[in-house]
Amino acid sequence: MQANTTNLIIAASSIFVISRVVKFINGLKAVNYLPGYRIPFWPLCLPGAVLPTTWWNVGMAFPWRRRFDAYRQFNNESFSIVPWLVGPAGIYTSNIDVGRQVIAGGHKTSFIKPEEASQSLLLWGMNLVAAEGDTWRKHRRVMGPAFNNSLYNLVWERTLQTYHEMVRAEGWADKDIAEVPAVQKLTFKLALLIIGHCAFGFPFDWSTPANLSDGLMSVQEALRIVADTHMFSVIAPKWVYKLPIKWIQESRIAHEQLAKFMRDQVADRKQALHAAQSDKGALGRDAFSMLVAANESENEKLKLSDQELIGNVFIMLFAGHETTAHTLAATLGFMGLYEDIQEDVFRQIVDIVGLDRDPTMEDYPKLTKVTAAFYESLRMFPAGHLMIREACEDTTLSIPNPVGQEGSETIPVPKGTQVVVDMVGVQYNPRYFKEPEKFKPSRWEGVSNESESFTAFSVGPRMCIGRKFAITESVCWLTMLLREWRVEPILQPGETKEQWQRRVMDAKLVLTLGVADVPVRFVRRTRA
Ligand code: HEM
Repeated sequence: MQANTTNLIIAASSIFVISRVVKFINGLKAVNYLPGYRIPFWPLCLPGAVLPTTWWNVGMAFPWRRRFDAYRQFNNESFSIVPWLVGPAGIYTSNIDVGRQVIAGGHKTSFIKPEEASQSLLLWGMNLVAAEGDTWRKHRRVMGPAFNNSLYNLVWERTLQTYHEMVRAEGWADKDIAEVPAVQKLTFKLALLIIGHCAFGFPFDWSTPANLSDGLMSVQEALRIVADTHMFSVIAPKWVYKLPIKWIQESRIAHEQLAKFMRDQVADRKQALHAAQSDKGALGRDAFSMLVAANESENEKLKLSDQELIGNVFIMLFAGHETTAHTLAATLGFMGLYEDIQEDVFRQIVDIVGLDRDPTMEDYPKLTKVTAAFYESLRMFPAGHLMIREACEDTTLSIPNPVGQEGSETIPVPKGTQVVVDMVGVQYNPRYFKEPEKFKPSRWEGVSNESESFTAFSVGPRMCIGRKFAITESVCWLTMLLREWRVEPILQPGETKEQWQRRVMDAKLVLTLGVADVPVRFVRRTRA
């Protein structure tokens, strides 16, 4: 009996070992033996993703942790990862031309977003970010028209208004110094208010407390909690929400509160749509109106289901606020570190706008130094840090030879192989940026707002739809803030700026890549 059990264990272990060896050999073939890491786990699935970056596990955070040496180690802008235990084999690339071959989308593409990678984006329903093929085209056709100049004018106006509201509500009007232990507290609030108001007409404002007088959680607070617990919600089974643990219960209440808010908003907007149709009046052309109209549409090419409508509202709220808020926090951190650059930005603001009036949309293209500071901060902390694609058929990739060598090598890529465009790698690639480790906004001066040389919003047809939205909002808010206040880092006792930079200007990785909490002091500028 015991001998039988032992034989069974030996047989099962042998089958397992052989299956892993076969998997590993197939993995090596799939990446055409491109040099790279040979490790137990693929970094984007469990358990590799949650384990720290060490010599035997690269982990989710390795593009950031090894941003200066990962590609140098293999003397190539692309390398492979072949796990022998768990996960698919794949290629990481820091070359944007390799990126273009996989991220462009379109009906002829051989690469799509893999289902597992999109799972975290599908919690509320299919949406523009996760969709592929004809579904993506339909979603883009519905949303595209909402991103126009009247939206950007509205973003500018609303950002000005929100800046004034912030100064009042934070009690800064009579202060000469305001200390903020984590500047994200301001930037997240700003970005959520602007996307909520401008794209959806939601009644958010700066002063709404987390809990309302009737004891209910505010929608803004519910959104914050849902965003913070997003990854947990993706993996947690339903029964977990019955556990009497405070933050889990808060997360449950936040989800319920938001679902009710969305249902009410959709019902109101549908009523407005019907009223506009019967009165031959005009319904707003904001993103929400476009989505509701598509939900009610009889045209199959434009029709969105209820789930797709809600899925898009959530993805826009999240994609449209986390990324911008992280980048603004990084920009203020860098402004605090580099006084001379901050003074340069300040002088340009005063030259163009002066000290007394609010900036206008006509000033926007002239505020090149504010824009450049924002771009450079986004280059150093690219919020959309990974673009994950999978070959949906046997295909090929053309991989340029290392810098200094002409030509490229075309390699076969079998169906199922993942190709990851590592945005940190792209933004720190010396082929594109001299001294990539240095904060140098001057590299963006003279580069047009639409230029493809700025790749952090992605490139090609699936480039970020909110690029101009994010830049307009950020330039407007930074112009107001930096004209009135000088930013300084809050140092710990005995700490130098260099030590502050190492402690604070480090990446925090959740769904997007951001900077750790940035503690800054705003010192009111005195007028000469
Ligand atoms: C600093 C701010 C932002 C950054 C760095 C950023 C970055 C990106 C990147 C890299 C992608 C491509 C993702 C991929 O292909 O896998 C993307 C797509 C997208 N972004 Fe943004 N984004 C920002 C702000 C915004 C804003 C403000 C909105 C909404 C108002 C938005 C909505 C979207 C949407 C809907 C897509 C999917 C587009 C498509 O596939 O057709 N983003 N973004």
